[in-house]
Amino acid sequence: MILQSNSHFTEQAVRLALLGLPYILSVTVVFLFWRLFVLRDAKSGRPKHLREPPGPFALPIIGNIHQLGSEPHTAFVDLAKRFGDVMKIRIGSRPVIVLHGKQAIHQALVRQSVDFAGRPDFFGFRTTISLGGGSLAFSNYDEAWKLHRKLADNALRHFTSGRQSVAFERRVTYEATELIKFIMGTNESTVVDLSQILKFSVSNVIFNLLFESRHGLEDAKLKKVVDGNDLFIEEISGSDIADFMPWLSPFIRHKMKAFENQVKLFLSFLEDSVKDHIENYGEGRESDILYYLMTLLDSMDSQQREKVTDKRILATVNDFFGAGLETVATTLSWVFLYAIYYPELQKEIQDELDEVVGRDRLPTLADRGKLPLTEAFLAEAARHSSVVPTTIPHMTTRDTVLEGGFNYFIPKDTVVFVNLYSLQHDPKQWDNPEKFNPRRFLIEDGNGIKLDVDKVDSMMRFGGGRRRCIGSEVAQMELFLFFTILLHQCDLRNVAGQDLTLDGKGSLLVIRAYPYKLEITRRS
Ligand code: HEM
Repeated sequence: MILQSNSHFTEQAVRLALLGLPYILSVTVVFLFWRLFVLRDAKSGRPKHLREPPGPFALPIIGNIHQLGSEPHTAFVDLAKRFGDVMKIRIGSRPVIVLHGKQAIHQALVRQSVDFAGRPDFFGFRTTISLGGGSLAFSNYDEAWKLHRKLADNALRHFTSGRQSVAFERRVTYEATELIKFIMGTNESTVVDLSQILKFSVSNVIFNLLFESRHGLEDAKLKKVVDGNDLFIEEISGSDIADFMPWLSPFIRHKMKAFENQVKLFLSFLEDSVKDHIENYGEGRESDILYYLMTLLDSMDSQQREKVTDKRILATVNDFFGAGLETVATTLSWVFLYAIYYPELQKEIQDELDEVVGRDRLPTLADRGKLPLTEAFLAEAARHSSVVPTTIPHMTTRDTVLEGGFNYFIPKDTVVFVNLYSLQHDPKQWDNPEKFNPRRFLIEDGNGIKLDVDKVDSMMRFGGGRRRCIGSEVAQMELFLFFTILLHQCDLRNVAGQDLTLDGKGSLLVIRAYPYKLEITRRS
């Protein structure tokens, strides 16, 4: 009986438990849902009617790191196929929004520029700012940054437009011809890996712009800048893992210290160059960017002057080398690789140059607009290689809603990755995007074939909005002059037996071509 009643009780209990199970489960689910979403909403401040961007399930501790692989820009594209052009992932414990495609990127960077104009407080950025006294590229969006950016914009525009642009053009042309002399010596033909030497030439262009001086292409000082910059780029492009897993900091302190020392060394070297140069400054001098900036500072009222310390001027020097050396030299490296990979296109470009420029003078910036295939080739090389695959990471400056049909809530201080590669290889925008085809940038109008400038702009290779690359005009002048002068003066050829690949290797900040050699022969 007892047994019976016991079994009855057990049966009853089981039945009750089974009947109650869905109830208990529902209550648990509702509770968890409340904990996970409603409570988090309260924390993030997301209004109930707004969604947050979708994204893949994130593992504890590492988040989605395991899904990013060695080429995050392509891994992001694969994830975006499942989750859409605005996606939320987690790197370690930190939420990151990743933007893909023209519509989302243009909406954030250009239309809602201020909301997305911040920079995260990453360790590498913080270190550069604190040791360098500021940074255009890495400082967050605030009043001092705005003033600094205005000054630097002003200075660069001064030297790349009007009468001053002629002097700048002369300097770049000189560097391009010195490069040819240096490589060729008295030979008619030579075999060379251009990647490193291009950095010396481009470095000289920046030296010239900032200090109105240049160095021999084997000069130890120049080598110091290029080597220092290489290490800096290496460190800064491998975003520090402690930015996303702060608890790891104590374990990688030695690595952080090494980076600090590297930045210190590089900055102290630049500081010496700046000091030497500034000693010769005379009131009102404007012959290079440093003097021009000093003259601008002199004309400021005390309130403005307080925001822009002398250290910020040094930071500008660092910014120009950091952002303008690797990008231009690596793009040129790609451009010459495409030229030997597609010899028939190289020949067509040389024919175009010979027809428009002739053989009695060198190409000049005034020839731009008359050389559609040459310019289309440069544009396609930039698109196909995606040299700078993502912008420098952004951060939201306030709680915002990404408009333009997306309607996603993104809280203040959220890190945002902008995947330019996705835009430049988007099959919706580019027919057969993996094919190298410069003619995609040509259009025919009543007056013949010309460059489709809107299409060139649509690849947003310099970003957009408040944080758009400040050196885009300098870069385009350099790329045009180095490329056209080299092809006008020389034939470039692949070296017998060398297998070329158009695959790149790199990080989020820069994609480099695999090392290659080319054979250069003087043209008659
Ligand atoms: C082919 C050459 C170049 C490419 C593809 C390139 C591309 C870019 C991109 C994508 C950004 C990030 C924009 C963003 O974060 O949204 C950027 C920022 C920047 N670039 Fe360039 N760049 C080039 C050359 C140069 C040159 C020659 C200079 C200087 C002389 C320069 C100076 C800067 C600076 C200072 C920033 C930071 C701007 C800011 O945060 O406000 N860049 N560049």
